[in-house]
Amino acid sequence: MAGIEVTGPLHERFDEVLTPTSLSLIERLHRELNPRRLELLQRRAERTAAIAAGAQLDFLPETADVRADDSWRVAPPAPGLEDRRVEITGPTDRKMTINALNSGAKVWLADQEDANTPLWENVVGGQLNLLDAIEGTIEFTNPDGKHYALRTDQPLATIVVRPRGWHLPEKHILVDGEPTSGGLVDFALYLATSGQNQLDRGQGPYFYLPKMESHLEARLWNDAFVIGQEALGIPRGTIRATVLIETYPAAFEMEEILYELREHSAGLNAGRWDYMFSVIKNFRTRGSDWVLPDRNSVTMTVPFMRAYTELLVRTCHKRGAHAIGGMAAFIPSRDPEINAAAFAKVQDDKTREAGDGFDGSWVAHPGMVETCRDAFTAVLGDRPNQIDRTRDDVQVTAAQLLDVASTPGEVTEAGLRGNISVGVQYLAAWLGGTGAVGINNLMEDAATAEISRSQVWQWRHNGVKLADGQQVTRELVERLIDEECAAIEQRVGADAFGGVHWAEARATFTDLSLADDYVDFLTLPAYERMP
Ligand SMILES: CC(=O)SCCNC(=O)CCNC(=O)[C@H](O)C(C)(C)COP(=O)(O)OP(=O)(O)OC[C@H]1O[C@@H](n2cnc3c(N)ncnc32)[C@H](O)[C@@H]1OP(=O)(O)O
Ligand SMILES: O=CC(=O)O
Ligand SMILES: [Mg+2]
Repeated sequence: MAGIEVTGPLHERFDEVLTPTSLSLIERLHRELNPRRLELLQRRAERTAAIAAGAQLDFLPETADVRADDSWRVAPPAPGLEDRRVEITGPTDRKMTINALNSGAKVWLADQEDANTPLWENVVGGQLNLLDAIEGTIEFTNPDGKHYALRTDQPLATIVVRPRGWHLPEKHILVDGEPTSGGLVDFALYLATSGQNQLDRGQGPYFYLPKMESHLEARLWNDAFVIGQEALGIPRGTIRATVLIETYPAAFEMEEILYELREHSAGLNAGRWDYMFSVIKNFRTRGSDWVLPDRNSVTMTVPFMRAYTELLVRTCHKRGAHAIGGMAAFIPSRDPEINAAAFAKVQDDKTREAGDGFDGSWVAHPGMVETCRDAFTAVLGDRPNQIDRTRDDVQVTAAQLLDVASTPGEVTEAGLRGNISVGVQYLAAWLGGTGAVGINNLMEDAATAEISRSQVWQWRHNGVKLADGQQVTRELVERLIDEECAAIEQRVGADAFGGVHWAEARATFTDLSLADDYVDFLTLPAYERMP
């Protein structure tokens, strides 16, 4: 069918987001950019196949001139983005929107990616919450009677929206009968609904861009920004975007990504969880040198992770851009001992990042805002950032980025069980509409769950030997899935575990971890199971 069609239900107030302006922008973006999006996804598949056949990642010869040219810089920091010493992330449900804005963080990453299930109600409802938040009218009353509203005694966090990655479709909005791009839909809905509002309030439409694999994918976003600004009469250059360097290939194109977006750039972020996932995914069939140990052993100080963050800070500061640190996944606990350990770990993580030259970092929970802020203030003092600290001492080679083999640690049965349990629990939450959950005192989201299921796939595919001598086989994984699901059932109760989401989560996890064909993103088959 020609033209644009909304097939999702039109709930109360959805017409405030699904306006003729936003729909016509989606239609234009789809027609002008979707074919290139699909081509770039195809290029990803070709690169993965080449790596599987023995190719290696490296800095690109064809863009050497961009790296060698010292004359270019990205745009100066935009209003509300000068000081980013602490950023909180989280989904855009009504209560969490208010809590995040009130948290004392400088920035709130309003998430439609890793922390969100792209349920139609979340996609459009999240935009309504952002609209109300920007207009200052957002309120919420919990079923227990607790009332939430925006604070007036301290500045609210600057809103930065993270649209979905290029891989995700939006099946409830069709153009010419085709599903649209989830990322372009999130971008267009926010820009059309709240872009001008943000400018009227002295800020702007700001974005975090996830899961890109090349500078050509950054160019596609830049083109979307140019079209969006032009279509809506918003001054060119007022959109700003921080790119997550969270795929292995993108680590070799950091400078080129900044260059493509330089007019709209707000820096880079070290998206450590998806980065680990991408390392596993890209080299999953390349044998034992590429097998990572248990998830908990892959810390930020192992050589290949260290090389990546050092290069990120150096690259950003060379080009006048913010370098933003990643997520320490520890969240507060009611158990005092676990709680003290969680705070100490977050403090160590943020202290190391601030010392390395990052300009700010992420926390998953309002309780961690102060810890992150203090660690950065200890280095920054009153300065808004340390962009002027060029890390000329840092020289990172491709070999260092690729040095996965010297990661210390073991693959253990506890690690395998943990991956299975977390993967099934996360998928059940996701299918139920919640994209981030606390499990075992850690924040779990799509990125961390991708690591869990990919490790199970890789360990089985490579027949890895566990520390106790057992080999990871299909039979072992099936037995542990049975046992871990029985343990979950005991904890949540047979009635709850009998619900449809648990059965679907178990089936999806089993397929993802045992199928011979590795699935690129767990959210793709999970989205197919969703209305
Ligand atoms: C790899 C990556 O991409 S990281 C970025 C993506 N991931 C995320 O953004 C995850 C963000 N964090 C979260 O979603 C949550 O912290 C969770 C789900 C992990 C834990 O949430 P909860 O189980 O509600 O934790 P807890 O009970 O301790 O929360 C206490 C209060 O803080 C609020 N809160 C917790 N985390 C957040 C947050 N990130 N943003 C806003 N409010 C939050 C809760 O809503 C709750 O509010 P209330 O007291 O008014 O009811
Ligand atoms: O999005 C962040 C990550 O670590 O993944
Ligand atoms: Mg991520």
